[in-house]
Parts: sequence; C-alpha cells; structure tokens
Amino acid sequence: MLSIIPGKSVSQLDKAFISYEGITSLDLMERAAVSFCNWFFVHFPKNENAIFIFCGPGNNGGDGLAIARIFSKTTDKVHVVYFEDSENCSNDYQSNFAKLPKNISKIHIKDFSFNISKDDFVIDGIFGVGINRPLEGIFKESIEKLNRVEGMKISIDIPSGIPSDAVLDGTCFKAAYTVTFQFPKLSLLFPEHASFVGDIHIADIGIHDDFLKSFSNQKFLIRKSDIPGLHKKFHNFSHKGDYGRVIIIGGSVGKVGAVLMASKSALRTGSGLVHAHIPKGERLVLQIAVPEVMVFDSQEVQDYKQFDAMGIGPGWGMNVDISFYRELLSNYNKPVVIDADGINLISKNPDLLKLIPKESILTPHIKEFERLVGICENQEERLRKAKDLAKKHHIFIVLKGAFTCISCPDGNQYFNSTGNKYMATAGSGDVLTGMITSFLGQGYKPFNAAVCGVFHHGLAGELASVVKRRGLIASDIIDYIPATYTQLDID
Ligand SMILES: NC(=O)C1=CN([C@@H]2O[C@H](COP(=O)(O)OP(=O)(O)OC[C@H]3O[C@@H](n4cnc5c(N)ncnc54)[C@H](O)[C@@H]3O)[C@@H](O)[C@H]2O)[C@H](O)CC1
Ligand SMILES: [K+]
Repeated sequence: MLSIIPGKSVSQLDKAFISYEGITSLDLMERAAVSFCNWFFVHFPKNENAIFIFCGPGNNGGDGLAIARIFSKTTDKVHVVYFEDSENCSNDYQSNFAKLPKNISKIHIKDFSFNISKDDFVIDGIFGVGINRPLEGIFKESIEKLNRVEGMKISIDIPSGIPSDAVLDGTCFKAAYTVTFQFPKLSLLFPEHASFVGDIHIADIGIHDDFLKSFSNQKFLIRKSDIPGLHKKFHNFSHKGDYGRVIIIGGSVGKVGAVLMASKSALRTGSGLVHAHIPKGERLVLQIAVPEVMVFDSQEVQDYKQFDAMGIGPGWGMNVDISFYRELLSNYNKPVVIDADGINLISKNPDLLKLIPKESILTPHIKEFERLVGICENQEERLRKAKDLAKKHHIFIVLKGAFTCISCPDGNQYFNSTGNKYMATAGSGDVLTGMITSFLGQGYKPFNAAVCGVFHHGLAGELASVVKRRGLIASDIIDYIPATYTQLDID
C-alpha cells in the first residue's frame, strides 16, 4: 500500500530522504520536474502551443521553473509568470530562476495580460503543500482570472489553494489534471475538491514505499500491485464447498433486484454456493433471473451459522422485524457485511451497533453514514468519525464514493484507486456487498475481503465503462467482474 503523508511532514520527509540518498534538495526538485515533464510528453506528444507556467514563491514555484527549463529544450513558446522577485523566494526557486535559459520569456504577474487561448497550456506552480492560509490579494485575483480563461490547466503537486490535508477555504485553481509527487495528497481525495483536482496522476520521484512508511499517518492508497497477494489460491482439486456458502439477506416488495444483484455478484466473484433470503412470495423473479442462486424465505432458514458469510441489507426496506435482525446479529459469531437498510436500521436502533460481530464490514454511502453518526460538515469530519466508529466497535467501515475509504479497527484508513464517475448508478452498492460477502465466505480475512471487494468492484466498473460510458448500469459491473481477474492475472 502506498503511504499518504500529511503535508506538514513533507519537508521533513524531503530532508530525511535527500540525506539518505546523498542528493541535494535541488536534485529532488529536478526529479520532480523531470517526472512531471515525462507525464506531459506522454499526454501531449504533439504540443506546438504556448505553455504559461505560473510560479509562486516557494518550492512549488521552483518546480515550475525547472519544468520551464526542460520544456524550453523542445519549444521556444514557454512563458514563466512570476509573483515575487527571486531574492524573496525559496533557495531552490532562486537556483532554478538563475538557470532559466534566454528563450523563456519572464513576466511579472502584474504585467501579464491573461491573453491565453484555448489550445495553450496553463501550468499551476503557484502553491503546493506549503500553503498555510486562504488565498488573497494578487494570488486570489490571478487565480480567479486563470479560472476564467480557456486553456489546458495542469496543477503541479496540488491545485493552488487547497490545503494538503483539509478542506478548501476560499479560492482555488481549477485543474483538468493534477500531477502529484510520489503519493496523492490526502485532500486530493475529498469529494469537495473534485471540480478543482481533475484527473490525478502520481509522478514517481524515487522515494520508495518503505521510506514513505516511516512518515505515514495511518493513511494509505490501495494500488493494483497490492491486490494479487491478498487473494487465496483456487486449486485443481477444488470443490464448490471450498469457496464458501454465503447468504444475502434483504429484499422487499419491489426491491428484490438488490438481492438479485448482490447474489449474482457473489457468484461472479467466485463463491461456490450462494443463497438468498427474501420475503415470502418474491422468489420466482430471483430464481428465473439467476438460477444458480438458492432462494429461501424467512420461515425456511433455521440455522444461519451454516453460512460462511452473510451480506445483510440490500433492498431490505425499513419494515423489518427488528427482533429477527437483533437475533441474527447476536447469534452469528463470524464477521458479516452490512449495507443499505441493514445500516439504516442500525441508525434507527442504535443498540444494534454493539451486537455487530467483531470485524464485520459496514458499507455505507455518505448519506447512510451520516444517518449513523450525524451530519458531518465535510469529508475531513466524515473520515475522522469513520475512524472512531471502526475503532470503537472493532469493525470495518467502507465509506463509499470516489476513493472509497476503508477505516479499520486499528485506526488505519485505506483509499481505493479504482472506479469512476459512471459507477454512480442504482445497484452499484449491492454489487459491492455481494463481492465483499463472497470474499468473506471464501475464507478471506475481513481486511482482505474489503480491500479486494472495493478494488475489483471499481476495476469492473472501469472495464465496463470502456464500452458503456454513461449508459453503464449495475448489471454491467457484474458482467465485468470475471475480467478483473484477467486484468490482475489471477487464475
Ligand atoms: N517530496 C516532494 O513532494 C517534493 C515537493 N516539492 C515541491 O515543493 C512543494 C512544497 O514547497 P514549499 O516551499 O514547502 O511550499 P509552497 O511552494 O506551497 O509555498 C510556500 C510559500 O508560500 C507562502 N504561503 C503559503 N500560503 C500562502 C498564501 N495563502 N498566500 C501567500 N503566501 C503563502 C509560505 O509562507 C511559503 O513562503 C511541493 O508542493 C512540491 O511542489 C519539491 O520540488 C521536491 C520534492
Ligand atoms: K500547484
């Protein structure tokens, strides 16, 4: 997992790393600039347009100057727009300013006309992780002007204005892309910042994972390379009983589709035997739609302990016999997955919280989460409360959304890196419930089940979106679950 370091620790990290590597901070800045340019040349290989690079007084501006110098080797249409005289800027800024070649035009922001056309590039090196207060004066005015001009806008490390670990207060540069160094800054993952951050690219500057870990603040990004090692092996003498017997409990009149999608997802994820528990009279539709699923109604199941895992809540509605739910949680002594109305019922009956088996996985979206913990001002508060809840009840909270966050009982938080905007569609959460329940039932540790669940779910959505785009529906995500194993080379 990739450690996400708090912005306030970045300068300490830099110092420790450069002394460990035996390089200078200027060398590290050069690596950052080269890495940025490598990304740029891949994305915009045939660029012949002007590149305006806006450089603030700190090292983010220093990065901008080094980038300008590299660009100037292939084009003479590079313009540096600066805010402060070099002697008032950081040391590495000064060194890079001195190295600027003659073919780069240098303009003070006060003399700049903001005459930028739609094919030009606007590179934001105004502030990075060193921002310590809301923008004002010339910084605020120019960023507001830049947000009004056309042009391809790219931020270096973080859009100027966003604090690295908190929610924006005031003005911010609106980027189409953010090229961030070594690890994503936490606030890039907040939904409040989606319209400022654009697409995120993590540019490698050579600080290896183990080194980062020593500065970690219990926050991590889940990457593709983390996933294969979390999976169990399927072997040649496999029997369906080896891959778990799971049950999805939910459904109500008109909402049996949720159970259908969760149980089909469990099958597609690899479960050997999938059962569904739905209200009496609703079974026909499910049996016709997914003949592989075995369907029960409430009178038929006597012993829930026979199941290796349970997914509770999809389409359940709020008219559930709460004493049944209470007994279900009290008597089952393995981790379960709880979603949707399974969570809403807990919000209405908070005494249920302490009955949840240890290490269970709750998968709320933002609204379900806030019903549980109260309205939150922003993502920062949600993440704090998710961490507290997970620790207090010894459960996993999977807070769904872009960059779904898994909060663990030990206080660690893991952010998912797969998925996209097209997955915001009815039933997408039911699919996730089925997938995580499936992994639990296959004998995965709850942490592994949650991580594999969110990663494969997001990846299935990405693969489905290639052809479905905004027409994607939850059933498409299910169809692409098998392809995620191919993508990750898991047999
Ligand atoms: N390991 C890495 O990630 C590397 C990052 N690099 C780049 O360096 C910046 C961080 O640089 P730093 O000098 O610490 O901060 P800033 O450039 O953001 O600017 C700080 C500068 O600005 C003043 N300031 C702060 N807020 C405001 C404000 N609202 N208005 C006016 N002035 C403000 C503050 O007092 C400082 O003087 C990081 O993001 C990367 O881009 C390195 O290049 C290499 C490795
Ligand atoms: K920036």
